[in-house]
Amino acid sequence: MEPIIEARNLMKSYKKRKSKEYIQAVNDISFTVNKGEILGLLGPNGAGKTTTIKMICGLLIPDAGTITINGMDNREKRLGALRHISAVLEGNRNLYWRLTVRENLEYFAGNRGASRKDVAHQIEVLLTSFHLKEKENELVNRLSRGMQQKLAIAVAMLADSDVILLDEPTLGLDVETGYEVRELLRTIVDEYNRTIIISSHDMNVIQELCDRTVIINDGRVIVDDKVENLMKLFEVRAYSITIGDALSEHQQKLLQQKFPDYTYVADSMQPIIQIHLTKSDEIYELFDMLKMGGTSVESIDRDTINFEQIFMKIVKGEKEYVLG
Ligand SMILES: Nc1ncnc2c1ncn2[C@@H]1O[C@H](COP(=O)(O)OP(=O)(O)OP(=O)(O)O)[C@@H](O)[C@H]1O
Repeated sequence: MEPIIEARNLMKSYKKRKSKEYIQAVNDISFTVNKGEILGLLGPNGAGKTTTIKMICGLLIPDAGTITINGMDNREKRLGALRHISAVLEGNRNLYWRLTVRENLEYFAGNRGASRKDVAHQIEVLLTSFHLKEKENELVNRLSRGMQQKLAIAVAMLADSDVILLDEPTLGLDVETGYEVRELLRTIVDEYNRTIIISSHDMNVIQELCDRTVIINDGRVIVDDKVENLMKLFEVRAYSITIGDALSEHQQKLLQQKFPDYTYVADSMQPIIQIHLTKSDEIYELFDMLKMGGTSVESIDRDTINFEQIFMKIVKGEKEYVLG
């Protein structure tokens, strides 16, 4: 895999307001982004994502560390390096609100200096594939948030850059439009062969779209792994087991020792054991323990963990999955 972006040992601190103290927003962050991949940049509020994205786009200068884009340092060869990146940051600020959809596309395409014929063709393709054709003559300030978001991504596509950086692409969108934007991003990678970096709190975006995720917490990278690997690693299975009789105190104590996370709900019509297992064969150990105590199993329901739960576990440090 060929890297297109390499961030090395980035540091950035901000001076606190009305104070002499500094906040270390980014504390020695390094990661790479490979050509053609969709990378999810995640982290809780205040983790340092926006600061990192702004440093990549050249909007903020790091206190230390380097960023290379297609082999070019984004400070030493600023123009050459930043040519490869388009960013859609919060608030769709890259659009002209008093121009129509088509006028925005024409304006940004014009900036690029491509031939009229090419531009006209590209705009038609984008209007159609982004489902914006029937709104082409609408002013941007009259569009729904979802439509504005799609147009902002279309404008980023026009720049023809290899990498598209998206900050919270589905924030504030309804379920259907959020789904549509996710589909659109998948098409951009599959058909237009672009690299995408997404910073998001929307775990559906990450689970459905991203090949790899870099999770930042307190200004540091705590996970850099394929989403698929994390799903496997955290394939914690959550079971609800309805049992025939109440557990004795002794049984509860034994279960507690073996499965510290387990919950026993005794006050329902039928007692229930709720448990998260990391290995599927642990369920048999549980059955054995129940059998030895003379407790029958009436039914078992299973839930599989999703990426949102995995993210919460990582950030809370429940599972010791931290880069070694
Ligand atoms: N201009 C600034 N001045 C002072 N402190 C700042 C500034 N910008 C960010 N910070 C602080 O730096 C830290 C990292 O902020 P940053 O916006 O990069 O995090 P984030 O991961 O993008 O958070 P969110 O998900 O809430 O957008 C936070 O503690 C934040 O309060």
